[in-house]
Amino acid sequence: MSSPPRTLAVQEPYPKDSWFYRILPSVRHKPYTTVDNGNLTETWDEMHPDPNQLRWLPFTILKSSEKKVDFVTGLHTICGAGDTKTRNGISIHMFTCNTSMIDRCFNNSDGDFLIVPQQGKILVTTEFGKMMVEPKEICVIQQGMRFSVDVFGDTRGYVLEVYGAHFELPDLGPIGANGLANPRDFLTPVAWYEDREVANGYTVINKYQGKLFSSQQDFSPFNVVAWHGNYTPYKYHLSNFMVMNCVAFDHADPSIFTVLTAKSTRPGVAIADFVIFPPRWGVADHTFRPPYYHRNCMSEFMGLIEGHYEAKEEGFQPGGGSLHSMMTPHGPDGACFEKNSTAPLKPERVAEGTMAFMFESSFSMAVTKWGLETCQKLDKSYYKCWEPLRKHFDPNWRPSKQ
Ligand SMILES: O=C(O)Cc1cc(O)ccc1O
Ligand SMILES: [Fe+2]
Repeated sequence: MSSPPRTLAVQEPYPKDSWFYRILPSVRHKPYTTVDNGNLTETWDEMHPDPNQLRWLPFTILKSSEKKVDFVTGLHTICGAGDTKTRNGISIHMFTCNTSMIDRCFNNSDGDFLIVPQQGKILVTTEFGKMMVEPKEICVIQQGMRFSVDVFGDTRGYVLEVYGAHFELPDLGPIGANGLANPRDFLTPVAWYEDREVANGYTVINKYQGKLFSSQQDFSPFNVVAWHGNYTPYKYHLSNFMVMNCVAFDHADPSIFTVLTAKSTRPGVAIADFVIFPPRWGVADHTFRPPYYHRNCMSEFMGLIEGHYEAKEEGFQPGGGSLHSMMTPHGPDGACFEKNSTAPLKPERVAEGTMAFMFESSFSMAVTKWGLETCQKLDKSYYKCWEPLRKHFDPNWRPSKQ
């Protein structure tokens, strides 16, 4: 990684571009041919829409003795909306893999990947250099950038793909200059190259209009000797997030925890926000501190890197996921409600040893056949976690004198 860190990719205004000084141009390759898409899809009408609260148990990582799976063959689309051709949309994928990409790289012509490793670190070799990305770090590989992923065992993570926009830091508004994710903590690789001829053929996999294509060339694409520019991959450690929250009463919307946002053309409405729920202090008085019960105009996909999410201590597990769709009611489970309705409101550490996150989108997302059926991880009893909720309304209740 570069030292001192460079921060160009995440904060520089448009235009964004980079210049490569490379040993051979990328254009010297055999024609692209179609390859199997596996469980990667951009077809949003495979299934009937389902507005229910959905929750998935941890997604299976196949053992390499059963089947060798690398980052690309291990991509499974769970949900999404929009269109790569008209350049407006989002996909959410799980990746589960057990094998490094050997003489194979990937590039996404459709959009940007925000990659959230959950189990196992990944070594991402890009045309710009190398990045080791561990759980609780994230990296962004932008449209068109070639990369290859090495793994070190059973590996799992989440991918937020956006087409038509790039991720950027959210506007800080009245927060001012410092806070949330700070530009200095985004790290960009330094140039790394190999001048390697590959007699048996090097495979470049290209995702184009939602479909995978393969082309052969006889040299490594990681042949960039030097580069400059502001269109780069980058990584960020979530422990650097400067958490802001309510310090008096009431519950701040989770947008206060936005790490990165991909803005749409509608002011204030994101294609997708990447939001985290890091360890922090809970200090709000006269307040039910866990998330409120709500319906809202966004689709909320949540994942868990480690630990327990405060609104659901049980059931929502690391490596699993949940989707609360547009206007679908959701909130803390019965156990969380009971515990936090009576707990004394002293300052308390929240989410210690935990890192949950949300991909929140203004798109109404379709769930794929893989997500609803093939993965076999859908928790059909999820709705039961709210069944213990009882009414507590007492028209004679008065606040105690303070
Ligand atoms: O649904 C969720 O658990 C995410 C969430 C958290 C929160 O603190 C407030 C609103 C919200 O959607
Ligand atoms: Fe929510």
